[in-house]
Amino acid sequence: LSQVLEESTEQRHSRSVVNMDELLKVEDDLAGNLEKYKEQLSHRAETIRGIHQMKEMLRKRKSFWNNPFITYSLIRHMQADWLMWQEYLKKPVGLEQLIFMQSRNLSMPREHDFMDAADGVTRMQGTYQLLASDIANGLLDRVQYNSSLAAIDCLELGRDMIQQNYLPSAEQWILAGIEAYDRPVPQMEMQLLRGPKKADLYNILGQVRAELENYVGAFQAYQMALKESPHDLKIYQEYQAFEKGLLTSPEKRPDTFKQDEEDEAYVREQLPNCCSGRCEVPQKLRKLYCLYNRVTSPFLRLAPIKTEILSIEPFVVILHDMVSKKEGALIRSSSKKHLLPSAIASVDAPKEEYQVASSRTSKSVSFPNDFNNATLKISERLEEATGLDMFHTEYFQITNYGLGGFFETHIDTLLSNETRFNGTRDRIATALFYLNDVPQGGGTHFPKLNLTVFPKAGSVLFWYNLDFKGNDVMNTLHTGCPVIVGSKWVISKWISDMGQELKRPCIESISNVKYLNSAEKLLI
Ligand SMILES: O=C(O)CCC(=O)C(=O)O
Ligand SMILES: [Fe+2]
Repeated sequence: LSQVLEESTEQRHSRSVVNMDELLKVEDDLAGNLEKYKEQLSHRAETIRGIHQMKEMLRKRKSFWNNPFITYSLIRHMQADWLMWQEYLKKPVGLEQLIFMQSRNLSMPREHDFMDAADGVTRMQGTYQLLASDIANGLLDRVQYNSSLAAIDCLELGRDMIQQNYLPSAEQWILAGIEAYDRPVPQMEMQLLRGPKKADLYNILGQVRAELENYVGAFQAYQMALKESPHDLKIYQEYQAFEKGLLTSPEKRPDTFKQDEEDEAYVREQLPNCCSGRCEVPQKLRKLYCLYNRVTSPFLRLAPIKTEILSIEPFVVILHDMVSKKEGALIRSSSKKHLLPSAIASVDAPKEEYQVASSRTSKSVSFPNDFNNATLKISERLEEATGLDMFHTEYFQITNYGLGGFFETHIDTLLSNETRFNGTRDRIATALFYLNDVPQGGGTHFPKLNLTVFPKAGSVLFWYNLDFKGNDVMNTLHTGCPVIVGSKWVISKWISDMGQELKRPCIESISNVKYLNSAEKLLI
């Protein structure tokens, strides 16, 4: 697991979608504040409009300048009223609104939030093989949404790609930006003011293509830039420098076209390409079946648990109807205010060494089994369904994923085979509760099994991380695939090896399954 560890645990806006409502509230307040500023300015303009009457009066007075009343009142007026205007002009407009705006600075997304968000989009793009122009037009993995990205959104993604040196992606995003420019949506004045101009996009396209040694393409892009803004000196100079560079370096010929695809490979290599769930399930797994578990607890004779066997070795099952709607809602609502950027543990690290990392983009909170009625109920049900002792488990870890939120491919064990059973607990099994349906993406994928399980509200994905001898099972490698659309809530429950000795004793092989009291009993 390549771990890019991060230092801060401050709010990371794009690492969870649940706190978006708070961000929307801040945006709403800021808009209201600007509205007040506008009102104050209008009020001022209204007051100053009085000057018009003053001028009118002056015009009349000019012809009666020797009238004592006029002389008197002119002197009075000039002595006092202009001082009043000076005072009026000294009074700042918008100071109150500026202070309000500044007071919200801490709640605003920062540069690293933008980078997180851009990473989320590109991760989604790479994993599900989406085209930049499709995303920009609201088409996400075959589903068309009534939303789109503006030219500036695309350009900033392109710039982010340039910074990370993924130039073919950058080119695609800039082209998507040019396309967005032509979309028939009204451009707000602010957008027109801030840019980018279409010529800027073509100019950057020229730079990127030149860097990619696509000189014909670069030439065309610069030409388009000049066509859009013929009097832009900067673009003209850049174009000239580009042309001069072509003439002076003989190896660079306009007809040599080299597409550097290596950069692009990065995005695709990071995550398995079966997150879409459209990969063929191996023959071995296709023969599997569903059954009612009535055996791991006496209570199940009355209320058996629908169990779907996904794989026998390693043992992977889905337990259905494990969390009621009400329990799910209670757990989500009690977690919401306490979520913090999720951390990961490194192998053989002591517990304190959990760190926030870019390989797990979500927010989490941990609750003990007896945190509330819902956690009590689900731990009881998990004990019945798995036959394992819930006293020997870690806290429930409740997680909500963010924009393109994912959990890089990993296994859940904490120790290496050499250091296991030396008095430190490890995770014999994992139960992953899905608290809601996720409209698009967000599956849990097992790359070695070619298996992708999609979240279904109330179901639990359960598997053993350790085999019957206590060694880790590398086939349980799994990925929390990037969410495309939706708010993915899961609860991870890691079950300890220590304390389960009577429930799941060491046996020679799965054929000795009768000695087990845990869920593998179902296989008899
Ligand atoms: O969210 C997922 O699909 C995977 C979560 C996971 O792997 C974990 O919590 O250990
Ligand atoms: Fe995991």
